[in-house]
Amino acid sequence: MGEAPAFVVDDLLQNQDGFDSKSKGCKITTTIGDKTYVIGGENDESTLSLEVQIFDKATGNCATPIVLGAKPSSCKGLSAVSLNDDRILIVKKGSTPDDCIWFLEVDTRFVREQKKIQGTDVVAWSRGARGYAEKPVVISGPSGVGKGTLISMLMKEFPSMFGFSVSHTTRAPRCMEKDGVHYHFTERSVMEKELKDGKFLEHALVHGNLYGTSIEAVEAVTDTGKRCILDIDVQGARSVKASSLEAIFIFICPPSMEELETRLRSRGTETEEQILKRLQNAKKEMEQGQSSGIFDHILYNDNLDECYESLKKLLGLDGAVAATQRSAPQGIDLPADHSVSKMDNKIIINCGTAELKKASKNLIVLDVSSLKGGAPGRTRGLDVYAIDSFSDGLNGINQPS
Ligand SMILES: Nc1ncnc2c1ncn2[C@@H]1O[C@H](COP(=O)(O)OP(=O)(O)OP(=O)(O)O)[C@@H](O)[C@H]1O
Ligand SMILES: Nc1nc2c(ncn2[C@@H]2O[C@H](COP(=O)(O)O)[C@@H](O)[C@H]2O)c(=O)[nH]1
Repeated sequence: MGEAPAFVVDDLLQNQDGFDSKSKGCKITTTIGDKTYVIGGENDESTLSLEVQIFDKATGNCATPIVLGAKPSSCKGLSAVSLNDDRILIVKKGSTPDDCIWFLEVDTRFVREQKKIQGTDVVAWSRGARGYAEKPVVISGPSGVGKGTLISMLMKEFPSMFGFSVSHTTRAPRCMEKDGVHYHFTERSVMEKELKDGKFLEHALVHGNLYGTSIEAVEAVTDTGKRCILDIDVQGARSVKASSLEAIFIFICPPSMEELETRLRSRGTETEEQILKRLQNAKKEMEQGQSSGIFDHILYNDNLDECYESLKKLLGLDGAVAATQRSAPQGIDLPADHSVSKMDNKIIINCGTAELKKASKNLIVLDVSSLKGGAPGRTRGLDVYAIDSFSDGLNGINQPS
């Protein structure tokens, strides 16, 4: 904690024009209520890193909060606008189309929860993305029931449609398992540190080892435009259900406990002690899976092919053409030279470049009325279109061209 930088105080004294964001050199300040968020910092002459400080007007103190989520890469400048008093939209100058719109969440549900957990100020970064991603699919069930087998079948038949969320685990790799493909195999102390740093969507102690889904694992799949599949235990499914990630939850049951034991033993990957532990835990998981209200669908994996057909049916894939290609979500192509203002739910980016003037489209509108998701993860649902300020007029903002 320290005193406010001089330029913040200057800005606060001069902030009489009603606009909530001001830029000064390499930093921008945005005031929401009693707090002024100072975003930016210097790297070298041409790029700046996006550090965050909070100036509290009530106490006169300036503090560095805990910053969650992957941080935006350095840029050549930035503009900022506050949205609904709970997040700040940042437009990075001179960035690639998929990396120019970011949100700094300062008072969203996720941030409020994290403030309670951490006992200090917290903010969270979330990258903006156009359009919507299909809901992720969470698959749970006792060890050995066939989750992995069913997921492999789905990924093999629909390779361009589904992507697997690669979990972290502290358990040792099995002989055919590859790091980064089946799991990110990690040390317990490393994973505990990453958990503390807010890098995980969920985690649980399963059969004596730590397992967890990192935010990055889910984003890596959804950024490719594919639908994300999570293979996680019931505790993890409960955490995801309570999170801001909207998903479809499927629980897989074995035909009997005897058959489950047969499958676990015939897989031959666990020691006798581990098999007994997994079977013991399976009883609890079966009870919770069928009665917790977490799961939208329960499937019985007796005959594998029949179960797979049922899985496809509930995902709307019966009769689907396997070769259907998905394209990755489009980015946003913004010129480096622009200024930003706000009109209701629309952010207007004025691109006063000669090129765009020639193309007679010099305003880009970001419609933020249908945002979804957010930290931890991407903020989706940005609608982006260009208009001409001369012929379309500002009324044209309501009419995407
Ligand atoms: N319907 C089925 N009938 C017979 N064997 C099956 C069936 N489904 C899966 N199996 C077999 O059961 C074993 C366990 O399956 P799998 O590894 O997919 O389970 P899992 O639920 O992913 O387990 P874990 O949670 O431990 O990762 C495998 O050897 C697999 O071939
Ligand atoms: N809560 C989570 N559970 C996970 C995750 N990844 C896997 N799992 C579950 O662990 C057990 C055991 O898996 P195994 O590979 O050791 O046999 C199984 O039920 C998985 O569903 C995770 O990220 N989070």
